[in-house]
Amino acid sequence: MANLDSYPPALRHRISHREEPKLNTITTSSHAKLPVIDLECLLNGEYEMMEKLDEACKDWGIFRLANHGVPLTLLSQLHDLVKQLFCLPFESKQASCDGGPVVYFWGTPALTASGTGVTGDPNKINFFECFNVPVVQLHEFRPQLPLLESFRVVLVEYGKHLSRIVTCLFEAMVKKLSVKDIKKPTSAYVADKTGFIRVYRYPRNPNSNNVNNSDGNWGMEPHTDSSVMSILSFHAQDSSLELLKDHQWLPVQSIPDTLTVNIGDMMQAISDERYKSAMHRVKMNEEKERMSVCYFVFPDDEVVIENSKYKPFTHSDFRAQVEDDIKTIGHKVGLPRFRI
Ligand SMILES: O=C(O)CCC(=O)C(=O)O
Ligand SMILES: [Fe+2]
Repeated sequence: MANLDSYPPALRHRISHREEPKLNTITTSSHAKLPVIDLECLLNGEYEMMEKLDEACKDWGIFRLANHGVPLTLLSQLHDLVKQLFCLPFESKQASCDGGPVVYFWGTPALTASGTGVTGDPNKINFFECFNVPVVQLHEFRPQLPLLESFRVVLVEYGKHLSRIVTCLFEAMVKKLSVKDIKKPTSAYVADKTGFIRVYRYPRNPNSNNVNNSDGNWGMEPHTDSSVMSILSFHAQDSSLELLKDHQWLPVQSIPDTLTVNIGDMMQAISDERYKSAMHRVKMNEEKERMSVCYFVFPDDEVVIENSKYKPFTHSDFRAQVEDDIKTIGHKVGLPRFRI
């Protein structure tokens, strides 16, 4: 691989040195046939689409979003910049985030509120590097490199679209849910100030089939997201993301011009468990490195989530519990910690 120096040293030993990718051997027939939700139809209040959204959240916890209104030029600009950004030398990426608020990290998906990586078992490494970007603080990001300045500008734009999308989706979900404990306005549950974007690169790993299960190493280990919802953008034809459905792991392939929406733990609780947070993971990819962009949104810290299944809790209680579990027992327990 030409750009080995661009990866964090901790990930380099697993990275391929071969230049030639193998032929694509993906069997498309086994891909998850995710429901497709049309955002425009939801905005028009179309009954069938509301029903379809409700079913998707109950049965799948993950769906594709079409007609989302994010300009395709913005998406392709974002992915081009992400690619260029990750190719920078590792040290430049570290230095570029020195003053915050963007955090560059790798090896673990869990970050403390102040932005340090939380690791449990040091032998289990997640094979990715990531920029963690709190959207509302982007104006404080003052990068020296023009490439990063372009990245910042594009993320501000992308963040506005994603904030609009999560608001529309949440409102459509709540209409179907009619849960009596959803007492606050939408902006309290999908709070702009909690929105952040994670930009990932997963190295290519030629031996991935041998290592995934045997030593517990993943692109990203199996997990549910702690968010209300998470919205992913990644390249079509990429099937490293897998979803656990009916006790089976199914590859989730992106399709062009759509986004992929995940229901998170907070939504599972807010919906009184009518909706399920989707268990998913990212396999290491034998053929090529992978990049993805994920937007997460949470309830405001002071919003108490009340329902019939869990003790009342706030997202900050939840986050603190997850952090504690990762430090003490090596992994996130999540919602079961709060079950009545
Ligand atoms: O990179 C991906 O496709 C998935 C990332 C993910 O699951 C996460 O950030 O929680
Ligand atoms: Fe996730």
